[in-house]
Amino acid sequence: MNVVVCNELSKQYGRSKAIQNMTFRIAENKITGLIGRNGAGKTTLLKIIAGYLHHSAGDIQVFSENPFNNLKVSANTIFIDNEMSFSQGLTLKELLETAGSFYPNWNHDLALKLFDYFSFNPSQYHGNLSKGMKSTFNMMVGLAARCPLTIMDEPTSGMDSATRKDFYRALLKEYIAYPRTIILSSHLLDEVEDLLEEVLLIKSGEKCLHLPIDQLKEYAIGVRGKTVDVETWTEIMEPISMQEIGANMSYAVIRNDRSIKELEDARQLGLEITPVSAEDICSYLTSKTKGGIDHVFSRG
Ligand SMILES: Nc1ncnc2c1ncn2[C@@H]1O[C@H](COP(=O)(O)OP(=O)(O)OP(=O)(O)O)[C@@H](O)[C@H]1O
Repeated sequence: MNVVVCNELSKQYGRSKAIQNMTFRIAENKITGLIGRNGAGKTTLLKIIAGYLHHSAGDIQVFSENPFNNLKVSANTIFIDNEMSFSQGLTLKELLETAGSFYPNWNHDLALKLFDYFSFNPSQYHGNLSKGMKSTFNMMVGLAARCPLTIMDEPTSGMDSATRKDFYRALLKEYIAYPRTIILSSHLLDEVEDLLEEVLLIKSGEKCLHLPIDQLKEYAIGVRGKTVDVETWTEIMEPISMQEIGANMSYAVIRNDRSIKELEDARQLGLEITPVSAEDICSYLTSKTKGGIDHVFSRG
């Protein structure tokens, strides 16, 4: 079953297009990474899915219904981000005690164990937590809520590296024990790729690709060698990226769809063929120019 189905989904803020004609499906009980650069439209898309924002055009169904202000969607969804607001008059302990009335699958035992593990002070207030501690508390609520659709927008924002690792481990253990549909946005694919089953990559509000993580890892290859040879060999291939890496040396990234014979020809020319990490593929695919930041420093 698909939990999220989008067809030609678009969202404008005034004249500015934040989401453009996005068509994709997210199946039940998968962990999907929503990856994109700053301003790509991740938060906007997640808020539309959660029913917080109305879309401008196209169609979206979450649990087979239009999510905007929809009771079925809100009862089955939790949206975790660093702007999550909690009742200001309640202490952290009281917040956890009342959370069960909002989330039918709330696991209080898990919430308390995480609360102790991360050494929260029961009498502190959410508004007084540091940025990283707020994120940690929010993700604790997100995990203990065990909502069928769990949306996390940059959940590790502000967390130190040890806490981030603990969080990813806790997320994986929870997901294995109680599978649910998780959509997680991040700039840092490297950090989350071991968790993900699928990646939805967006650039300037448009879908760049939506692939199982294993296919993404095989999506492209790098070609390194003398500039003239790299340019000649990749001439008809529409490289995803092309960069100078030294005097008369270049590095190109191309789709991994060449025949064994073509790759052998490249090696005969003295070109080196290398794998490209999933993180780098996403970075090249969402770059504004084929040369990346080098373009700014190029002459002419
Ligand atoms: N309330 C708003 N009014 C007008 N424009 C907005 C609003 N919210 C977002 N935008 C614009 O929509 C685009 C997408 O923003 P969004 O916050 O969804 O991106 P993002 O991928 O989450 O970015 P980041 O990774 O930096 O958090 C940006 O150009 C942003 O300036």
